[in-house]
Amino acid sequence: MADGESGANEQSTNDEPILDAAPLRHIGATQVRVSGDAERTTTDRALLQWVDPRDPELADRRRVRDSWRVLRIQSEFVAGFDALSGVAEAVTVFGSARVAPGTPEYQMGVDLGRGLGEAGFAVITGGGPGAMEATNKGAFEVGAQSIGLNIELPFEQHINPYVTLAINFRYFFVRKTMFVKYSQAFVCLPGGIGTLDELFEALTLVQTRKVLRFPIVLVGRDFWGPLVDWIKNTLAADGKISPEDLDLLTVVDTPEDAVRVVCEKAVRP
Ligand SMILES: C/C(=C\CNc1ncnc2c1ncn2[C@@H]1O[C@H](COP(=O)(O)O)[C@@H](O)[C@H]1O)CO
Repeated sequence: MADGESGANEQSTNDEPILDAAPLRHIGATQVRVSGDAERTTTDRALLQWVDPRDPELADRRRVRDSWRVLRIQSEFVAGFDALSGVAEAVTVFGSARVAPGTPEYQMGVDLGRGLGEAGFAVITGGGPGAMEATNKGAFEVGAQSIGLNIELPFEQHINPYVTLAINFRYFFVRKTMFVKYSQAFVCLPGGIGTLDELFEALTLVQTRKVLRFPIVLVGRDFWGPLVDWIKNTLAADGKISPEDLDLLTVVDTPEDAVRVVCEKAVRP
């Protein structure tokens, strides 16, 4: 269940002082655990771990543990729904955890967060460093709601200091539900495996019409162009997707253009 905790979030991956860091509402089944262990297990890993059912002791443990694990999963959904139910209009932004402050890509995230905040959207990110931090920073600086949906990982990590509502998830699949359920659009900044996973999950949901009228915007034509070309020249040309599926993605050059596309295409009251 959700357990609340208030206090200033003082950790920064950025050298700049946080002069007026927002009070952090920290909700979730787990707090981010800062551990000295380079490798520790996670709840997700325990769930997905293969256990040999032919070993009588392990088989019993597997059956009982996995059945009861459902309650923990359920509690994580409840905590997420509870914490996010008040979010009005929001945009989820994905992007690399590895972007350094002071770089043009970091600034792109700040500008995007600012622009979305100024357009009246709350901003949701993964709550981590890099592009996530940059986007939360931009939203935070213009007084917009700045949400971070953090994930338990096997290595040390922090929620970035620009998040005003943080929720910690154990399970990737629960967290992914929240990204979609509470936003009107997705914007992807350049990123790696995590960003691609989030992008393609969103595309699948829109393509299969599980989610309706949900713009997906890719910022950075140089970065995303080759992927979009491959989708067009290989997936569409080979009949693996329909020609109209290409319209599910909008590629833009700047954060300003991304905000404009979101404002034009997202469903707003
Ligand atoms: C790798 C480092 C920190 C990882 N911390 C993360 N915290 C929260 N969310 C994360 C983290 N890493 C990945 N994500 C999610 O995936 C996307 C970014 O992944 P990518 O592979 O970097 O593209 C992002 O949108 C998050 O939702 C410290 O270096």
